[in-house]
Amino acid sequence: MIAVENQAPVSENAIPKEASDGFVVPESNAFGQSFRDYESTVRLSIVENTYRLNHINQTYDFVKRTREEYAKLNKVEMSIWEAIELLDSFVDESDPDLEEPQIQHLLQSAEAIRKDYPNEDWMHLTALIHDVGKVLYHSKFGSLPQWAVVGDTHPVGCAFDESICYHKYFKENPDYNNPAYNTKLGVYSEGCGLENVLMSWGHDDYMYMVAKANGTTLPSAALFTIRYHSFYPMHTEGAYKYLMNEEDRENLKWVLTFNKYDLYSKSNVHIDVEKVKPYYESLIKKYFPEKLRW
Ligand SMILES: O[C@H]1[C@H](O)[C@@H](O)[C@H](O)[C@@H](O)[C@H]1O
Ligand SMILES: [Fe+2]
Ligand SMILES: [Fe+2]
Repeated sequence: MIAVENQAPVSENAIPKEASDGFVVPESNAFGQSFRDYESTVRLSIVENTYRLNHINQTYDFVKRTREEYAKLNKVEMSIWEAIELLDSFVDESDPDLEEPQIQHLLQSAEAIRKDYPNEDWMHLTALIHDVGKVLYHSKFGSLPQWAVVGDTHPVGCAFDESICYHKYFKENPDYNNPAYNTKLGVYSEGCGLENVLMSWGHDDYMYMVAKANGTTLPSAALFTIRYHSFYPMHTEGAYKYLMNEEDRENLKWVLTFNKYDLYSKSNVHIDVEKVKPYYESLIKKYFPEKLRW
């Protein structure tokens, strides 16, 4: 049986729903509200404003330019753990369910998946590093604003799907009225594969690029998970399926498995960083070089 234990506290009268794989989905988050409630989260104003800026500014051109710039990997050299430590005071302004430093979120999701899949060390490491791309906000990485670092992701260069949260703000994005970019397929073709789709810029694609270019030995399921874990419109809402190919559909199941640990492990109960550090350092050593180019 697979069940997550160190999850957010569940309210008194919550009745946990058990999925077919035995995973118990908590009814409420650390604020006692339902998860991913973009209409009434206690963090509403900060979350909505981050998405407003994201939707207005993430144009096809912005993404293309920014991605090319970061693909150079010429910003800094450091180890994975050093990057993780840079997140010890970073709070994600797009998250309706968490107000803790991101280093805690990394360890919480890794520890939760480790409990249920004790022998799959690559899954522990995937969880540990999935959000490390949020270092993009840091001065050493160019101080990107949060709207270019965090939040759910979506394709650019084609119509913005209605299922994207705070969709109304896309009306202020120049691409919204550009006939080259505002049709169902836009610049893409049916079944072209996500690999050929430009996604709104943020921590997912960046961490994927860093891991791949630095020669990680993590399996492709891990790389796909890192790259698309914020693509909720696709993995949770079922949008943009027509851009996917066979390989994407095969990989989707890993993202869905991972997603439960990413979302439902969010809690205000902190993990002792120094206590778990030796284990995670051993995994980093197994799958990554000592220093990476970022
Ligand atoms: O607010 C969160 C957060 O930024 C996560 O890191 C991202 O993966 C999610 O998709 C998003 O909803
Ligand atoms: Fe993320
Ligand atoms: Fe996450």
